[in-house]
Amino acid sequence: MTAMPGGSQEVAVQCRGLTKSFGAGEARVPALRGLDLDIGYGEMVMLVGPSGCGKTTLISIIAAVLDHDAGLCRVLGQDLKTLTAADKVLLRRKAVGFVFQAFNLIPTLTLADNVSVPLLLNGVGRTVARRRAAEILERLGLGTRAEALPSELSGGQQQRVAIARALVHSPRIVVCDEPTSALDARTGDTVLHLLREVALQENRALVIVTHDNRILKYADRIIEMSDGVITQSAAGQPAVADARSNLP
Ligand SMILES: Nc1ncnc2c1ncn2[C@@H]1O[C@H](COP(=O)(O)OP(=O)(O)OP(=O)(O)O)[C@@H](O)[C@H]1O
Repeated sequence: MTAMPGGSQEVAVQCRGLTKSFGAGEARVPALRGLDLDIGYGEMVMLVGPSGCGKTTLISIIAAVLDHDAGLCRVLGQDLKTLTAADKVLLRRKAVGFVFQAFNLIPTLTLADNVSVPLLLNGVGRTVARRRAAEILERLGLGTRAEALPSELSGGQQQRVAIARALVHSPRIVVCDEPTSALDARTGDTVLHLLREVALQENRALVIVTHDNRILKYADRIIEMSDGVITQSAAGQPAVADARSNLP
C-alpha cells in the first residue's frame, strides 16, 4: 500500500489492487497489474514513468471514463464498481475535470462556448456560464480570444482552453494528461500556478501525467510507475513548498 504523507485518513482517491487489461487472448495487454494508491484532498500528484507503463489508463479509471477489471477504485468516497453508467456520467459531469492529451475541443464552438460546456451541462444559465468562461480564459491569458474558434489558435493556446474547460465547473478531482506538452516554459509556469492554486485553495485533488521535468517542482508528490504498478512515491521538495505560498 502507498501511504499518504502525514497518514491522513480522508482521501479523494483510493486504489487497491487495481487491474486493467486491453484486448483478449494472445492479444491481451495488461496495463495495470495490481496498483495501490491514495490521493488526498488538496494534493497535487504527478505521475511519471516510461511510455506504456499505464499512466493514462490509471487517470482514465480515476476520472470514471474507463472501467477497471478488478480491485478497488474509490473516488470521492464512491466505489466505482458500484456505480451505474448513469451514475458515472453524473460523477464526471459534476466532480471531474479532465485535460485530455488531444485537447478534445469542439471545433465548431468558440473558446467561450467550449469552456462553457461543463457549466451548461450542470444547469448553469448561459449568461453566467459565459461570464465564468471569460474569467478563466482571462486568467489563462486568452481573454481577447474568447470568440475565436479552436482552429484559429496555436497548439499551446488550445491546450490552455482545454485546461480552462477542465477547471471552470470547480470539480473536486482534476486529471491532466500531459497538460504542458504544447506550452513554452513561461506559459507552463502560468498553467501550473493556476492548477496549484486550484488544488490548494479549493481542496481538490489533482493528478497530472507528465514527461515534462520542468513542472515536477510543483508536485506535492511524484509517483513513478513502471509496467502497471507504482515503483516509487516521493514527497515534493521543501524549497518549492515555500515558493507555493507566493503564488501570483
Ligand atoms: N485502448 C487500448 N487498446 C489496447 N491497448 C491499450 C489501449 N490503451 C492503452 N493500451 C495499452 O496499455 C498499456 C498502457 O498504456 P497507457 O496509455 O496507459 O500508458 P502511458 O504510460 O500513459 O503511456 P504514454 O506515456 O505513452 O502516454 C500500453 O501497453 C498500451 O499500449
